[in-house]
Parts: sequence; structure tokens; C-alpha cells
Amino acid sequence: MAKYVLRESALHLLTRIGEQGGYSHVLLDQEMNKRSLSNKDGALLTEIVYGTLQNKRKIEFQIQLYIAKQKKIKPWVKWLLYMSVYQMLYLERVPDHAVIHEAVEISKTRGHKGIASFMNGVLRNVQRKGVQDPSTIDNKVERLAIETSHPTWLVSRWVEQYGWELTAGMCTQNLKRLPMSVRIQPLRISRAEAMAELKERGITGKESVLSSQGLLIEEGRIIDDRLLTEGYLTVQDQSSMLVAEMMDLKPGLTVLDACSAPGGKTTHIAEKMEDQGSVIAYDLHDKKAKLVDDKAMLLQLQSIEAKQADSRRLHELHKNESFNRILLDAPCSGLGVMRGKPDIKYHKNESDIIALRNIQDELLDSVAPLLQVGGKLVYSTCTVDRHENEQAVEHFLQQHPEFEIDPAFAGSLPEELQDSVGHTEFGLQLFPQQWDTDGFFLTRMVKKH
Ligand SMILES: C[S@@+](CC[C@H](N)C(=O)[O-])C[C@H]1O[C@@H](n2cnc3c(N)ncnc32)[C@H](O)[C@@H]1O
Repeated sequence: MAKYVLRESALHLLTRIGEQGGYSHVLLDQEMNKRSLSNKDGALLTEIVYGTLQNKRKIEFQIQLYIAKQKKIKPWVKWLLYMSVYQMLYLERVPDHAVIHEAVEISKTRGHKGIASFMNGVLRNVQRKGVQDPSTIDNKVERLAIETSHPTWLVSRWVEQYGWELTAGMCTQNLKRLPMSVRIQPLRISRAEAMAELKERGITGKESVLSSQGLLIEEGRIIDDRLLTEGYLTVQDQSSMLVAEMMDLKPGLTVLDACSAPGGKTTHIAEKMEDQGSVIAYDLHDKKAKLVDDKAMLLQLQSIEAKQADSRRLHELHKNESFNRILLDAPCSGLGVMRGKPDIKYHKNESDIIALRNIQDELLDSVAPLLQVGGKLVYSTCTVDRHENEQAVEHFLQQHPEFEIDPAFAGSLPEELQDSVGHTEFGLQLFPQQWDTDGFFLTRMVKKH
């Protein structure tokens, strides 16, 4: 069997993600399982793939002088260049000569001598002469976009919506690794018990202030720890944990989770209700609805029923006023989760935001009649965009005078969030730099009559 070359895996993944729109986290997971990589190799592969994607636009700018003359570069050659430059400029532990040698060898095997010599030439130039400095770009928005590898349209849209300071903070934060955070299953283990057991295996963490069930991992590898694989803990960003915290839940309620897969929030809802009552969870895709079942089973929760349905047609399945609580964790542009899914930076555009907003409006309209009077509707997204967030809520309230923002919403947020800059009359926008979380929006409405 030919020797496994980690950088060939990295190149294969980057070309698929970059050219065919594959999801970085899904493809990386598949590759690591297929190759049964050691922890060390898995970490290096992840670093190269994520780092190259996160910094792609900047790298393109940095080396443009050296490749300008070359008319048409094949996609894989381009990605091999980007990942090699990423390692040379951003990864101290990998020596330049090793990176250049391997890139040239891969060029020979996958291409021919000409490509190998082009590769060698560009990388040697980077090594000897250095790279073009993006801080020399005059236009402020363009400079920020290139320095932090975001699309210019997005930076400009964010500056218009949130101002320069919040935008610059968000773009800079998006280059940093998202910390691992987990949620305890409180019916099986307490936060103190989980922390004590993890500590025995060298995994340390601290308590989240955004959720009483949250734990932020500071040191150690938790991903294959028994507490996770046996369903005492589940991986979830702290911002997502806020959702069930804010649903005003208690045992015995009937709850609809209209867009539920893979079930992070569905299971949290069931935990908050002490697994008593009923959580009906839908997702558009059958396969995804099964993921919710799997998660419920792993966490040993019985009160969840997960099914496939288009939640724009739930009136065909449920009578009006059937639910005490409804969660609409809507499909969205995902502009808040680019740290974990850097491919979003390059694949989304403004027309996606418009198209998604139409679906969000339809979903909100469709679930509204299913809520009982006095019941609460929580709307959330993992995006940072007023059109999908505050404006979607404003539009909904105009169309549905029977709803209002729950007057108790803001006051029931964790103390730390009370003075957050992201508050508006329509809900709370969390920016990734505030709590080192995903960018996230949530609000709670109540049905008055
Ligand atoms: C943001 S994700 C939900 C994440 C989930 N709430 C969690 O915490 O694990 C949005 C989900 O909505 C689903 N979806 C999209 N359109 C839908 C529709 N019309 N009806 C039901 N589900 C839909 C997608 O398949 C996707 O799984």
C-alpha cells in the first residue's frame, strides 16, 4: 500500500470544499474516520484545512504578485499553494523546507515537472522575498475584509448594520478557534460531578455563565471521553444553550421544535422539563430527523418524538393552539458560525440572505396558530444579520398583532447579558467576540389573545 501522506488528504479536502462546496466539518470528520488518524495527525490535518480556509483571502492577496503571470492555475494547484503558504506563514512548528519539499513532490505526482517547478518558484519567493502586506490597502473596509479573509460585501453590510467597532471585533474573532463547550445532561450527572471526573483524566474546564448546564473546556481532549460517548455530556455552543434556558420551561409542557436536527436544542428542552411532558421535533429531512432520535437515545431522554415534516405545513398535522411553547430555530445564513464552518465565508452571498428570510417568514407564519394563548414562541438563528433577525421579528409582529415580545424576556436573561450591546426592542444579538461564542440571535414572544 502507498504511504499515507497527510498533506495529500488536506489537499483533497480543500479542493472539495473550495471548489464543490463540501462542508468542512463533515468532510474532515469522514476523512479522520476513514484514515483512523492518531490524535496528533488529526490535529495537524484539522489545523491545515481550517487554517487555510480561514485565511484564504488574505493568502491570495499576499502571494498575488508571484502568481499574477501564470494565466490559468488548476484548482488543486491553487489550493496546494494556499495550504503551503499557510503553513509557512502561520505554523511555526513546520519548517519551510519540509513544506516546500512536500508541495513539490505532490505537484510531481499529481501533475508534472512544470507544475513542480512553478510550485517551487512561488514558495521559494515567499520564503526569500516575503509577501505583500495587506495593511497597505487604502480602503478601510476592503483592508479589514482582506486582513481577516471575509467577503467585502459582508464586511460592508456589517459596518452598515452594526458600525465599525463591532464589525472589526467580529471579523478578528472569526479567525480564532472556537472553544469547545459541552452541556451536562442534568438528569444523569451534575456539573460538579462531570468536572471532577474529567479532571481525573486531565481535562479541565470552567462553568459557563450563560447556562447552568454549560462547561467550557480549557485543557485536554474531550471528544472521545466516555462522558460524551455515553451521553452524560453533549457538545453545544454556549450561545445555543441560551435558547432552552430562555424558553421558560417546566415539567409537563407540550413543546414544538419546528426545525430540530441534529437535536441539540430539542434534547436541552427535554432536560429542562425533567423529561416529563412532550417535545415534538420536526425536520425537513428524514435522515436529519433520525439524528434527533439518536441524540435523544444517547442522552436517555424519552419525552422526544422526532419526525420528518415541512414545518411550513404543520397545520395539516396539528390543530391550532396545540402547544404551550414553540421553538423556531430557523434555517439561516450561518454568518455567526464561520469559526466552526469557515467554508461559509466563501459560499454565502446576499441573495442567500433574501431567500432564507422568505423561508423564515413562512415558518413563523405557519407555527404561530399552533401556539396556545399565553404560550411562548422563541425565534433564534445562528446568524448575524438584521434582515434575518430583528427585521424578521418586526415583520412577524406587524403581521400578527396577537403576539408581542415577552415583556419578561430581557429581564430573564443571565445577568452578564443584561447590558449587552446586542439588545434591541426585537431581541438579543450575541456577537462572537463578546463571550467567545458563535454569533447568535434569540428572542421570545408571547401570544396575547
Ligand atoms: C439551525 S438548524 C437547527 C439546529 C437544531 N435546532 C439544533 O439545535 O440542533 C435548522 C434546521 O432546519 C431544518 N429545516 C429547514 N427548512 C425546514 C422546514 N421547512 N421544515 C422543517 N425543518 C426545516 C434544516 O434541515 C436544519 O436541520
